[in-house]
Amino acid sequence: MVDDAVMASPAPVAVPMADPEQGIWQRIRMANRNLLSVWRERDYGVRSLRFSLGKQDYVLCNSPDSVRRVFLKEHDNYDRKSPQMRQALAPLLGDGLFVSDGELWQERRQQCAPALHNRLLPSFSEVMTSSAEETAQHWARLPAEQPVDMLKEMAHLTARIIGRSIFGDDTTDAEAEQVVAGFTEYQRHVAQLDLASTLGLPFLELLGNPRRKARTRYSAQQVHEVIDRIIERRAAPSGERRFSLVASFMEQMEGSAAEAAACPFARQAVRNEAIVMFMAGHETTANSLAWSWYLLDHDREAMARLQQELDEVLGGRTPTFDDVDDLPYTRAVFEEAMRLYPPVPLLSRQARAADVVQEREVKPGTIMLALPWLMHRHRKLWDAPDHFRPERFLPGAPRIDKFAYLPFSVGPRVCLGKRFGLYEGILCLATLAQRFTPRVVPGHEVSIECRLTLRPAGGLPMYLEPRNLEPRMNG
Ligand code: HEM
Repeated sequence: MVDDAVMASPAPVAVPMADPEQGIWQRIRMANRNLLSVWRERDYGVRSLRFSLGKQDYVLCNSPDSVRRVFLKEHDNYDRKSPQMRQALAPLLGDGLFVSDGELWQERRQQCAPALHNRLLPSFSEVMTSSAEETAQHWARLPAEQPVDMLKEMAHLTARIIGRSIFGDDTTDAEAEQVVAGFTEYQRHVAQLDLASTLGLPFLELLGNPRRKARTRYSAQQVHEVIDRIIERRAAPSGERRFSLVASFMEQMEGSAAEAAACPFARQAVRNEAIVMFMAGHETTANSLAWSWYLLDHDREAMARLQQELDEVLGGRTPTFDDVDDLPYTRAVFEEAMRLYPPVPLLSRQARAADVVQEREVKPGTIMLALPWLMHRHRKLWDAPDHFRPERFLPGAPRIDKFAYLPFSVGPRVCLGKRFGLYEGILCLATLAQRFTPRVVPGHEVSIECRLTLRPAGGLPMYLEPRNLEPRMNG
């Protein structure tokens, strides 16, 4: 049962809901604007849903059992992303891990995994906290009456973190900016890469537009150019350098940086994976952080509890990797924000061969969908599904089914940066919430934009209330 105090505090952004009377085509048209608005109240309680658009069959897996089958047990049959997703991302990522499948995917996954190994997290954590400190110092210099766009602030912060982690010290600020700009442009030109595209709707037609195609290619080139330059520089003998993801890929792929740089094939593969990491690891964390700030402003008791934990554990000093285990409430806030607003709200796979899911046949070529958005608010799987309740993620709370909570997906294609993203979220929240209490600008109405990722539409204007802290020295 849900207690009254919790019921009094629903997550405030209204869930867009379709009218049960609307037909499938009407709802598809709405999906082009916002895919979340296509679901009816009853879809939040079903185990699965089947539909066809033209000749394409779809199965929505909306129960832990079916997610387990498609994403884990029968993974080999469902390891392919949807064709629309692959086509849209190929000019930028080439055959990178995110869009590859079969043997190539396995090989790339093995080559990339060591670069994000858990033993490297302490060193990445330093990049995370020093970057968050820079944001805190920037905020401290702003006039109190000047609101910031929290979504942009978090995007700058996570771009800085992932950029420094991928390229290490070899990157100049100008180069990092060129990557961010090229990447942003690319996303803009393939703007049709929204969730409706993943369903194979008018997207292919738009992708055929030659001007758009040329612009897309140009922005991909901008990104490729910088990364090739960094890779070549990396191969030249020079002084001591920090660890970076790029250096690690190069070693995995060819044994030595110089050999990798000399081989165009290996260099291209390294470049593709560097872009995958940037794309996969930048906006996801930024959006989750923005939603966390929003929810903390909505539930001020939760904000007070978070800040109490930070004051007790850190007492004003910058957090470190070792502090994360002592910050269970901070972690719970971030995890609950990803439940309510999963940064990747839709996962799609294509069946290679026939199968049976929930006692019904699946034909080869069927697109299998799992929507963290629906699963995370499933009426039969969660208590108070639309409410912000970090307590569900605290140690001692009832166990959460890993096939019902999917912010990082699940199975062999689970997010490779899962621990990186989680630590990044916790350490950035901890660093910044110690020093500031962000408040949504009064009167601003927050709504949801659902494209490839889920974010507050049009940004998130917030005032930054500084806290009065007597910082202790680090260490
Ligand atoms: C809160 C942060 C993050 C969230 C919620 C998230 C979520 C996800 C999800 C849902 C997928 C699976 C997509 C699919 O199957 O269609 C994925 C894949 C991936 N993510 Fe993340 N991610 C986050 C951060 C990161 C970071 C920081 C990195 C890298 C440093 C990263 C690297 C990757 C890679 C390489 C893949 C592709 C894995 C594969 O296909 O084998 N992610 N992520």
